[in-house]
Amino acid sequence: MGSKAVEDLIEASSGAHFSGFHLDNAEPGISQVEPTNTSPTENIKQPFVIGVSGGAASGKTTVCDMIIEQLHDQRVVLVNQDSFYFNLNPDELKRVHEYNFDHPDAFDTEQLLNVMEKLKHFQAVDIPKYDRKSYKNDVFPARRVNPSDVIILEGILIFHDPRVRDLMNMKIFVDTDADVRLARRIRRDTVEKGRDIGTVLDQYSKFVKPAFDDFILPTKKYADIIIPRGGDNHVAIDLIVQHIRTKLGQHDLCKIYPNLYVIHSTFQIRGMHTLIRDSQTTKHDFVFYSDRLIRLVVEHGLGHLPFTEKQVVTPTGSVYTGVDFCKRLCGVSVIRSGESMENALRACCKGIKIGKILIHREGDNGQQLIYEKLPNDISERHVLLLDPILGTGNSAVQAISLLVKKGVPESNIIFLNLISVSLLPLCSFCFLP
Ligand SMILES: Nc1ncnc2c1ncn2[C@@H]1O[C@H](COP(=O)(O)OP(=O)(O)O)[C@@H](O)[C@H]1O
Ligand SMILES: Nc1ccn([C@@H]2O[C@H](COP(=O)(O)O)[C@@H](O)[C@H]2O)c(=O)n1
Ligand SMILES: [Mg+2]
Repeated sequence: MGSKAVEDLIEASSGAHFSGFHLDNAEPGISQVEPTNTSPTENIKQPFVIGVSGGAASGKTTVCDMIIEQLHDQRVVLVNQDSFYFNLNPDELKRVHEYNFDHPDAFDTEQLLNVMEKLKHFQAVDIPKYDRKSYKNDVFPARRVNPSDVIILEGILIFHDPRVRDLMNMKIFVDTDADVRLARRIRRDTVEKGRDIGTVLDQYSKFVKPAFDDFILPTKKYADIIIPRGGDNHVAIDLIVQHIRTKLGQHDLCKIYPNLYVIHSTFQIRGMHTLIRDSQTTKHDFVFYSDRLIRLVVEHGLGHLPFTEKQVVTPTGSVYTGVDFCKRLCGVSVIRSGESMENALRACCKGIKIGKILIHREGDNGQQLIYEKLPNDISERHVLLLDPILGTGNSAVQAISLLVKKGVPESNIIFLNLISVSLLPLCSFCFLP
């Protein structure tokens, strides 16, 4: 694309909203990308791993579900030791009632370690889904588990192998009386799994109880927290969640860069991110939910503008001391994706001026042409720089460098961003540099 075509594009892009601004691109600048020598991802720590053990039917899954629900603004994934049961061979299948599902050798611990290693390094994994009816882990399709901030590993014997224990940042033992566990197991295995009561009781006395005494109970000593009464113990669960939150603290990148702000995630935000990532989502829904997310980012960004104190008189005649919005403000969108954020900004800031920057890579020599159409007095304004997707960061660096060259102080630039590749997977916005 020649420079004429680029000018046409910026002109067309500007549309009606740009009237009154001067085109200031008589001498389009050629900028070099400044090399960065540190990778923020190198500094990110590993996910927080929680182990939840206890006897069969003690309430482990119930406790995990409650923790996950309360940690709603963190990305949490549950890995069940069940997924690592070995498949039974035909001979074992024929005599399934003689098979000990409560012995450590029933589990493929090497595969579990493999999966955990990947998750700890923020790699996605496919985890088998175990079917207790067929005793197989290849009946259902594997579950894709994406990297998460918190990994909960649940199972009767997850404290048995020291290598698995060593992966954990927190170990919880759910301690429920044996008679309660047996009663729950009978109900679960007969009502939910359709097993007959005689078989359930035989399995319990032959394998489940001895394995509890020999392999599970002895691992209770490794637990950091022992929860009596499982899911009924709301105080214990609240304390655990509080501790996890404290340990996780802020987003790791926010600790490294004090001028970066990541919006706290909620189920609403994650739901919308899920929709816009789903290949089945219609164009109409994609636009609707992206607009909602963008609006959130813009509103949060505006909250970081300076303000002045303002007093007003209310209809009842009293004086209310409030604040006044920052007046000298403008938006700048990085063409084209940044333009998708303009409507949200206009909806929040009546009559706001919006400039444009186009970064055009020419050939393979790494040089880029930057075209811009910005308010003449931009150096006196706070700038909301709009670009929803941050890939390599090149466009952001180029756009910010240009604004600084135009006299905008770095501290007056707020970069608003929806999704950052590898770095900020959630709704985010940041001040740069
Ligand atoms: N506090 C509780 N009160 C009553 N029933 C419970 C409670 N906790 C768990 N259950 C039930 O007991 C069974 C086993 O609980 P679950 O959480 O799956 O235990 P585990 O994962 O340790 O096997 C389930 O049917 C569950 O609904
Ligand atoms: N095919 C299988 C596999 C396992 N079990 C029993 O499950 C119990 C552990 O699961 P929890 O959810 O209760 O922790 C364990 O006691 C196994 O005997 C099974 O019955 N059939
Ligand atoms: Mg369970």
